[in-house]
Amino acid sequence: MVSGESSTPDRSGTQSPASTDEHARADFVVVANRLPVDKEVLDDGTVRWKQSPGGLVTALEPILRENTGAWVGWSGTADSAENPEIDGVIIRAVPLSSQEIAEYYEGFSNATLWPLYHDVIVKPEYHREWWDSYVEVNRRFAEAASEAASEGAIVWVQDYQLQLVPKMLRMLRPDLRIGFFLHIPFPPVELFMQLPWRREIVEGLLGADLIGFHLPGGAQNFLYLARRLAGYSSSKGTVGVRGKFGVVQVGFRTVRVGAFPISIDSADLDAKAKSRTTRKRAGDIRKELGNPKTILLGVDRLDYTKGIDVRLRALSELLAEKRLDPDEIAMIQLATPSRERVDSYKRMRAGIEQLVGNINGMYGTVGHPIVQYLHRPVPRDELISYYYAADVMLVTPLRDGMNLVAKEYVACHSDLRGALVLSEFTGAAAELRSAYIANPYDIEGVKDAIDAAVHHDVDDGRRRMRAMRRQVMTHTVSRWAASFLGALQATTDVTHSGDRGIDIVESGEPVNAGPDDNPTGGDAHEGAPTHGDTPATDNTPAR
Ligand SMILES: Nc1ncnc2c1ncn2[C@@H]1O[C@H](COP(=O)(O)OP(=O)(O)O)[C@@H](O)[C@H]1O
Ligand SMILES: O=P(O)(O)OC[C@H]1O[C@H](O[C@H]2O[C@H](CO)[C@@H](O)[C@H](O)[C@H]2O)[C@H](O)[C@@H](O)[C@@H]1O
Repeated sequence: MVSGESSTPDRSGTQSPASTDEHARADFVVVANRLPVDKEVLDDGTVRWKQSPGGLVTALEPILRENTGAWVGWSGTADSAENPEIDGVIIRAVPLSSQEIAEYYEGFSNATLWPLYHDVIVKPEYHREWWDSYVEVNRRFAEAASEAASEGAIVWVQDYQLQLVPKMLRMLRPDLRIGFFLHIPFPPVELFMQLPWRREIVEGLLGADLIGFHLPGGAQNFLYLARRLAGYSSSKGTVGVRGKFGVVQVGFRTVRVGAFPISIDSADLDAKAKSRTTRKRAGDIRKELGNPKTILLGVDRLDYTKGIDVRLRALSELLAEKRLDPDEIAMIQLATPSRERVDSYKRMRAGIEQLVGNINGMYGTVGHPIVQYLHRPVPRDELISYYYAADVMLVTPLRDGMNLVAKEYVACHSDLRGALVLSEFTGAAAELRSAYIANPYDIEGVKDAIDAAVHHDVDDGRRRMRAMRRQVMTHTVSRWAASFLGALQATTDVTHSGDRGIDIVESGEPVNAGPDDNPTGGDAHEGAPTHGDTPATDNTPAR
């Protein structure tokens, strides 16, 4: 997708990629906080753009290419307005100043909304100047989207950083069909009500034609707020998954509200995990660890929502109680640095590193620490080898919108080996019900789940993994995108009578769930308890 290194000198003397035509218009526009490419400035000043490894990019790339597609977003660095050339995709960078990064991104997005939407695990901070910056940056994203979109185009706005964009964009361009998807949980009503700008956020989202959440519970929380807080008439029945949408009547417009659980490029991971190179590297990883009987693995952005401390505490107690033998286990914790200038992230990092030190000090020996901790991202192929090598995957967030790591682990185990310990407060838990599900606030429960996963019966383990694979291998990220965009295209409204519609490409074929896969059953989302994203009933605010 990305043209790679390129070399048009810019005015500052560095090498920058050729810009795309700034007047070009697209039929399909993605608006996300981040661009689908990361900017790298090499030592010699050369600028290089690399495609981001994220699932969103993978899912949307075929649709962007098949149609005239554009992506509006921030490059990740301050004051960067370059629009790197990407074959077939128009890039519209929204530059952010250092102050906006501090106030809109680190401040309102990640120190106000992120903790508020994740159960107030840390205290959200409410500052008027952060809100002002959020409004201003959302306005610039809306203007950039408006400039990128052709008459009647489809625009898909992503995530909590841009909740005001749908309304702002609709005011600029009533001809557009606008979708919005929230990648993090939508909070219970009682928590959302803390937000001084709660009504503006609800109104901002209602500018969309379709609003998507991972789980039905999030959709129902929103429908309740649209009715009780903003005074619109909204549906009161339960919302389904990828269907049975809720509706909010906003003047003459009908806004649909639905649940679309995101997934991964399952076939790609499945194939890579089966490769000889992966399997050889996985064997080497086990040897490097001293051939432990059981490898436990954690893979996360270093975020307080992920419950890395929870699994470390559980591990420590299991070792103290001799339920785990230090000679038989090794744990790897891969932690990608994230939002490092936000205070709560700094504090959390120090706490986790202390826990790792304590466990290794108490139970490790020279040359054999119990926990191997890497504070950096690892290359994708290496990550897949870790997934394949791991006997037990530890996913213990206190709250998580979905958690793709859990699905990635399952996709890497066509051998039906391995066990997944999964927090019930992840979106993934509603689909992967054959995991060892645990409440991360109940340390004894987490310990029991880890103990059961480490000592599981082989046949029971295969049965669990087979059921989870049936879910993950058939519900891919391209299916997620296609189901959302299909529902968005199906929204009917007089304002859209002349629009063109786009071709929705679903890439990849469904793959077999496992060697002795059977065609029926499997872990399913429909009808599953919604756990964290508890649905609101008619008169009862959620939780
Ligand atoms: N240390 C790491 N090295 C490489 N990739 C990582 C690392 N930690 C997480 N990732 C990747 O980042 C993504 C995380 O997605 P997810 O679990 O949904 O959580 P979030 O989006 O909140 O970080 C996954 O695709 C995972 O493979
Ligand atoms: O852009 P950053 O500030 O570096 O943060 C990375 C992304 O984190 C969040 O991910 C969420 O989306 C995942 C996919 O839907 C989901 O599985 C996970 O549970 C969420 O936490 C965030 O929502 C993104 O906007 C960030 O880019």
